[in-house]
Amino acid sequence: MKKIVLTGGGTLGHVTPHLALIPRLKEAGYEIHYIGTENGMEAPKMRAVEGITYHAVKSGKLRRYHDWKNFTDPFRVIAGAFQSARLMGKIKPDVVFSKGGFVAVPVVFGAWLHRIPVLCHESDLTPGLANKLCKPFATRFATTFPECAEALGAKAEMTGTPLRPELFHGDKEKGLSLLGFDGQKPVLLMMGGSSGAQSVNACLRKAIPELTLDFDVAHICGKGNLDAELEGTPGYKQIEFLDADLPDVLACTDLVLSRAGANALCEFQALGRPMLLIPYPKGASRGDQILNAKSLEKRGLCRVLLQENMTPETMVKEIRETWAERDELTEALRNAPPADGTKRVLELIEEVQK
Ligand SMILES: CC(=O)N[C@H]1[C@@H](OP(=O)(O)OP(=O)(O)OC[C@H]2O[C@@H](n3ccc(=O)[nH]c3=O)[C@H](O)[C@@H]2O)O[C@H](CO)[C@@H](O)[C@@H]1O
Repeated sequence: MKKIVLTGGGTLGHVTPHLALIPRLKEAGYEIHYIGTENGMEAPKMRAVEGITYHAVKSGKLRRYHDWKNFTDPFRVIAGAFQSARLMGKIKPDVVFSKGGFVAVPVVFGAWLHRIPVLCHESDLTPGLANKLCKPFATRFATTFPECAEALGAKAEMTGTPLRPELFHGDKEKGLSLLGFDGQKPVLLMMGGSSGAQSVNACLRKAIPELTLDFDVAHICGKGNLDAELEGTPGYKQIEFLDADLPDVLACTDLVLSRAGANALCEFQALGRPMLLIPYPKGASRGDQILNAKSLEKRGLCRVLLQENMTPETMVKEIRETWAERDELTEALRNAPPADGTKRVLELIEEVQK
């Protein structure tokens, strides 16, 4: 039986593409192992998947702020590299697929020490630090954006992102009933990243009286971000996070307001939903979301509102304009290259082993 090690973590964006690949890898007869951290978002998500062996290793984190852990993390990364190398020797996989994120670095290095072929995937328009560090040890690179494949050079190819097939099979009526909406008004879905989006949450809440004149608003606000005062507001439903119900809610969504995390973007793109994006600002992050959003905007696939220009008034105005342009946006999305990279990534997983 062939064996594959999957790795990646930190936020959910480094995890959901694996969920798209796992059923197909099982069909292809792979024994599947996942190497992640003890406490990252990948741990509960992957431990819940049947038929996968989860291995936790030590890992560091790149922080853009002062934290005492910045001094201890390099030692954790080194410890993680030794743990990963040992695991590679024990599991002896035929191939490793890495989605990036800080946990992937020691795993990819460990694979290289054992001469195990590695396919890395980068979701953003520019390679993240973890993937840059992994580059010398990777056999091939798959990317979501053409700009990123170009930046990574000969090893890289634009494939799109593996997307979970269940996202395309939601039930509109179930979605409406879950949200408590009657389907009379168009549904506006606000989705932050996997950890929510505090400033967009606050701005959206101020705009709710105006927005609910035209839309029913479903608001995925992130864990711990519910606003008790707004519970029961007609036409407004807050949800911390959606798991199995996400496809149904997507099926009843007419318009999307979102951060510009690469995976969410590809999902909305593949579903053909008109979107207004408010990318996570530079400084708070490496600015990749601004580049992701601008790349789509340049191709006429979305509208963008920068956070520095975001007020409840500009948000309402931009949402109305995006709604007015919905037919053009949907048509452009329909004509864009397919965002789902599942098939090509599976082919590359085979190719790197030859
Ligand atoms: C703050 C930060 O550093 N964000 C980065 C992180 O995004 P982050 O992981 O937050 O966001 P992404 O949009 O890439 O992925 C979120 C994933 O979570 C899923 N989801 C979300 C909400 C929910 O209720 N249920 C659910 O299943 C989405 O469908 C999607 O698959 O990784 C992305 C990919 O490298 C980057 O582009 C982002 O800049």
